[in-house]
Amino acid sequence: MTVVSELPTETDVVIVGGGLAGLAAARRLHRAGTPWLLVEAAERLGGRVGTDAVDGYLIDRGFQVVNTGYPRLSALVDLTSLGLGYFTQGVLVRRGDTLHRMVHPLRDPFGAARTVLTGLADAAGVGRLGNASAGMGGSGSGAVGLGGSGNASTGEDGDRGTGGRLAEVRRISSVGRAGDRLRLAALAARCASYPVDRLLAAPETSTEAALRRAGLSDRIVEELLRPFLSGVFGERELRTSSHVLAMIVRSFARGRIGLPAAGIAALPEALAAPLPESLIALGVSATSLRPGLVNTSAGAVRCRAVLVATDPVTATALLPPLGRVRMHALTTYYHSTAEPPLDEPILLLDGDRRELVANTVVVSRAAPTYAPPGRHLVATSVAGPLVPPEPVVRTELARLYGRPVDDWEHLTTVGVPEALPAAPAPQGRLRKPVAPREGIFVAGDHRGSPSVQGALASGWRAAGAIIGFLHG
Ligand SMILES: Cc1cc2nc3c(=O)[nH]c(=O)nc-3n(C[C@H](O)[C@H](O)[C@H](O)COP(=O)(O)OP(=O)(O)OC[C@H]3O[C@@H](n4cnc5c(N)ncnc54)[C@H](O)[C@@H]3O)c2cc1C
Repeated sequence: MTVVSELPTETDVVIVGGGLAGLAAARRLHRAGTPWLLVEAAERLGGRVGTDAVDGYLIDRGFQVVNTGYPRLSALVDLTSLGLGYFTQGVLVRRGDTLHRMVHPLRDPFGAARTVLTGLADAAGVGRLGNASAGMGGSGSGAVGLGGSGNASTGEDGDRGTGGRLAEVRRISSVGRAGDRLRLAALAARCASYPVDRLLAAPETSTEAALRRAGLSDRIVEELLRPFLSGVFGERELRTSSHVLAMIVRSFARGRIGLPAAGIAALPEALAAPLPESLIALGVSATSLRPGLVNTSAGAVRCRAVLVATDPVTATALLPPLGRVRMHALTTYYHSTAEPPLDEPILLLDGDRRELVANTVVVSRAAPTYAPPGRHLVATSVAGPLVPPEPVVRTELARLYGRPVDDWEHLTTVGVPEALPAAPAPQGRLRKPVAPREGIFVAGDHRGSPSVQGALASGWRAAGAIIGFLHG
C-alpha cells in the first residue's frame, strides 16, 4: 500500500477508515462490483489491530487474539493462512500460594475447577507440564484435560515424569464453589448451541447480574470470571451487556484463540489482500462530510454514499448525531525473558482479588515468532483507565508466576485509552443502525459487539445497506 497525495474526485462510495470494519465493507462492495475508495488517516491499515516489529520481537498494539469462533472473521479470512499459534483452552488462576487450572468448561465440565499440577518453572529450572504444545491446533484436550482425579499429589499430569522441578507446594483445592463448574459448563453450552436470535431475545442485564442469574458463586466470579472478562471488556465492573457476554462466551466455546505467526497485523493484511491497492488511500484523513461529499486532507471527493468506519470517537466528531461513545482502556506491558515462567501457552489470571492485572501470558509459547531465538515475550494486560507504573506490575508478575522476575527486560508498555467502546445494557440485538442519514452510513465495533467480530459484522452489514441504497 502506498501513501497517496492525490485522490479521484468522484466515486460511488467513500469509506472513511481502514480498520476491520472499513475493510470488511470494502470486501463486500468490491464483491458486488460497486465502485469505492477507502481513505485511511494512518499510514497503515488495521486501526486498533497493529503490530510493530522491534529488535526481533513482534509487539502487538495491545495484547489481542484471533478467535476462530468469530463467524464473520472465518467467512472473510482463510485462517489457516495466518499460521496461527494457539493458546491452551483453559486458564491458570493464581490463588495464594497455589495455581489452579480451570479447564475449558465444555471440554471437561466435571473437571472445570480442578486443581492440577502446573507447568511453573522455578527460578532456576523448568518444570514441564506434559507437552507444552498439547493445546495447539488439535482438540486441546491434551493440555486442558490433564489429570483424572483432581488430586495434585497423584502426578497424573505427566509432570513428574519429565524430571522438571516445581516451584510450588500444591494442595487440593479449587477455584469457586462446588457446582460452579457445572453451571459454567451449562452457560457455555447454552451460548454455544442456542441460535443467536434466541440468545439475544433473552432478558438483557449486566454481565455481573447475568453471572449471578446463572447461579455462579461470588467466589468463581471474583476469582476467575471478573479477571478474565475484564481483559475482554476493558472494565472490571462487568457492566457490559449480558448479550455481549453471550456472544463472547459463544465464540470462546465454539472457537480457539491464537496469534498469527506474523503478528496480529496479519489480520487486516489478510482482509485487505483481495482488494486493489489503487482504491486504498493511506495517510488521508477525512475532515468533514455531508451526503454526497467527503472533504479530506488530500482534497474533496464526490460520492453517492459515505461510510464512516472510523473509531467511535472520530465517528461522533464527523457525525455528531451518533452521540458520544464511552471508551474503555487496555494497557499491555511487554517483558522479555530468557527463562519463560511457564512452558505452556496459557493465560494466567489473578484470583486473589488484587484487581490490578487482568491476565498475563507467555505469548511466544503460542507463537514462537513473537520473540527472537533464546528469548520469550510475556504480555500482561491491565484493564481500565489507571496505568500502574511498570515496577508495580513487575511485583505482581513475581507473585502471579511465583518466581523472581528481576532479570526480565521491560520492552515497552502499550496503552490504548480508547481500546473498546463501552457496551452496557441495553444493547438489544447488537445491531445498532448503520444508516443514520440518507446517503451516510456508519460501521465499527460501536455498532455491534465491541470486538473483532462486531467490527467486521457491522462493516459487512453497512456495505449491504449501501448496496441496497445505491441499487434498490
Ligand atoms: C488492546 C486491545 C485489545 C483488544 N483485544 C481484542 C480481542 O482479543 N478480541 C476482539 O475481538 N477484539 C479485541 N479488541 C477490539 C478490536 O481490536 C476492535 O473492536 C476492532 O479492531 C475495531 O475495529 P474498527 O474498524 O471498528 O475500528 P478501528 O480499528 O478504530 O479503525 C478505525 C480506522 O479509522 C481510521 N480513521 C480515524 N479517523 C479517520 C479520519 N478522519 N479519516 C480517515 N480515517 C480515519 C483510523 O486510523 C483507523 O484505522 C482489542 C482492542 C484493543 C485496542
